Amino acid sequence: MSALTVTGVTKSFGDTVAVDDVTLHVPHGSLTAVLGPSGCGKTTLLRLVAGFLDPDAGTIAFDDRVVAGEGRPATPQQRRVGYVPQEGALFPHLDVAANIAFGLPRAERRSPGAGSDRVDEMLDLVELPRTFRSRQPHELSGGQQQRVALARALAPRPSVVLLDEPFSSLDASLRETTGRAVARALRAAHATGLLVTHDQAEALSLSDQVAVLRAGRLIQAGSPADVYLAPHDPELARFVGGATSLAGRCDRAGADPDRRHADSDLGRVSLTHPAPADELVLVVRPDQVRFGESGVAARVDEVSFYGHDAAVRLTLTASGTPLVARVTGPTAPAAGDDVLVSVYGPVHAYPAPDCD
Ligand SMILES: Nc1ncnc2c1ncn2[C@@H]1O[C@H](COP(=O)(O)OP(=O)(O)OP(=O)(O)O)[C@@H](O)[C@H]1O
Repeated sequence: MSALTVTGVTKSFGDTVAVDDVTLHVPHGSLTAVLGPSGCGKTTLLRLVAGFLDPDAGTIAFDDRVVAGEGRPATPQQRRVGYVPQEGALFPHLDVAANIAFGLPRAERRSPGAGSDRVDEMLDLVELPRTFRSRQPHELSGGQQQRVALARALAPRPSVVLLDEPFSSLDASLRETTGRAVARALRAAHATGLLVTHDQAEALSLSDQVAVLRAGRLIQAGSPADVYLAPHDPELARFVGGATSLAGRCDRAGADPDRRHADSDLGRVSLTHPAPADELVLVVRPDQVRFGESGVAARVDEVSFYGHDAAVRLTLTASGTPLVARVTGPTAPAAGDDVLVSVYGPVHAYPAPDCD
């Protein structure tokens, strides 16, 4: 497989700039999740890489081979991308073996055994029994169908595999197990993959790199831990992992020459980095909010119990500031409780709007 490099790519439809000057590198054999809300340009980016669309500006390269943006673009066939769409990818009149072999070069397909070795290899890769060869698509669950779709995409040894919300039609538990199986298969095949999703948990848990798009622009690309622990801005922090934003102030003249602390409605909190300004926006992750014997008074408004954990929505009594906490299920307080809260660990700080 090839490394994928997108450089300064822009694509507009009329007045809509769907992809806006995006630069992204996907190293050979790694999986990048393209994450963003509906309409942010994810599918357009995927279609540009596949060769279904041509960029208005910028280049796309597979290793050193420029496939779009310089001279004559390579056709989708010449690019040899594997494509896994949302659902309905399989030919309903072909059995599993014929579906998987369909993507193989014609000579290999015609040979006796119809590419059988490769079919078995692909079934092993996506962790489906070889006895599934003769099943019809309608005899498979949705998750199994998506695994066969991946097997079909990988069979011809493509340069890059593109997955467009491949789990979105599956229910929650199937979605998770299928997602993990697909990620394992991609790793085992040393595939270079681009996975489009609007599900942040999916992006963080399955990929090596998360690329966050907003209104066509790449806001941040980094490891899942980087994007979660050092989000580019408060909006991205709220989108990836959830967060409460609150005002903070760093007292330049105070006894804090390193500017590593700020005062807020939640009391004095420590910062991950020196404060970038005096007036700040602090981003507090729900798992950083702790209940205890000391802290700032708050009233519990609502508790959403998920079993292993619970989301607790609170209002700080003195300031009226809303806050969300995430605690292990059995330790959750009840709606209406008066509690004391504090912040655990350092928080990220950003300059407040209109301030230096
Ligand atoms: N063929 C087209 N003609 C006109 N506008 C388009 C076309 N394709 C996409 N767009 C617009 O470009 C923007 C990005 O669309 P795109 O489908 O890439 O977003 P997305 O992030 O994949 O959204 P979703 O998650 O809903 O699939 C949207 O505003 C969309 O309306």
